[in-house]
Amino acid sequence: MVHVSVIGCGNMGSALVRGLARNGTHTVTACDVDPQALEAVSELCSNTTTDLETAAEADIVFSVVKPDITASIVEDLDLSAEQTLVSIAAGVSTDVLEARTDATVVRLMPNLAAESGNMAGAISGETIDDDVVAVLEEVGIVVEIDEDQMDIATAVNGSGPAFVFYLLNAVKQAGVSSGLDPEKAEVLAAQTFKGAAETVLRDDRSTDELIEAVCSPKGTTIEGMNVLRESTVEETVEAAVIAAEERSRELAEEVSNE
Ligand SMILES: NC(=O)C1=CN([C@@H]2O[C@H](COP(=O)(O)OP(=O)(O)OC[C@H]3O[C@@H](n4cnc5c(N)ncnc54)[C@H](OP(=O)(O)O)[C@@H]3O)[C@@H](O)[C@H]2O)C=CC1
Ligand SMILES: O=C(O)[C@@H]1CCC=N1
Repeated sequence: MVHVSVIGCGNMGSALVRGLARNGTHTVTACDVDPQALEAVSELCSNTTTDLETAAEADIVFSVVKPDITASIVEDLDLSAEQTLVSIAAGVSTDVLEARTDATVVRLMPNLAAESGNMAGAISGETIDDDVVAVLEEVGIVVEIDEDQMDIATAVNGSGPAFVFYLLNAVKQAGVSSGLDPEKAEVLAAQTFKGAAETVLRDDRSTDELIEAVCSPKGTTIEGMNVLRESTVEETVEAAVIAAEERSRELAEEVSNE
């Protein structure tokens, strides 16, 4: 059992706390300045606190606050070399963090699916302790990357859920427009995205081969695929991912200039 603290229990921090509570393997201290945010997770963790000093007592300290306040909070934590700081802030570099803490620094770009144990997480760090990986694997899949790839990972898997929600809603709305009940359309669309993602993770075939497997000769899917292939959807999705990546880079510059 590892003692973990989560500082900042907003959207991302609370998803992490909820994900860790599913197995209940670890002692989790939730810390936030907002009593309502703590109230929302109080039954899912070992203890809650508004006090940074209490949160600093954990073996692994997750900093899940906004990028612009991450550096000052990390400094205030005053962690020791025996501890690990996992920073989730988009755009806040290891150099900025290491200048403010004695702890081992790991950067993590998680996503909201940590809540259900389905996080896609990208991590980077010179020393990534087995305990850190074990804790993260309780809430999803972790992929190690170089720190200079963090901005694109932020766009792909950090921001990614928002892009998927948007696309999923477009499929749902098309179903609703053609007469499906909204709730049923949502279930059908969401389960389809979930099932398709599961297939990609489990199947050795490429996505092109999988598309071909759905397209029966002279069937329905090929008609839809023709529309997609003649459109600029692929370019638009790429532009969305690149815009998020560029913003992550800008955040890094803003933070390092502070
Ligand atoms: N949302 C997401 O899907 C993802 C977010 N991230 C990263 O996670 C971080 C948090 O984002 P998100 O959860 O969306 O933001 P939120 O604003 O939802 O959550 C941040 C929380 O931290 C609290 N907080 C502020 N100051 C302190 C403090 N001094 N001590 C303790 N808690 C504090 C805030 O309280 P108050 O509101 O009262 O200020 C708030 O409850 C960001 O760095 C972001 O880049 C990474 C991947 C995905
Ligand atoms: O939008 C953001 O800045 C954060 C980082 C990745 C997801 N949410």
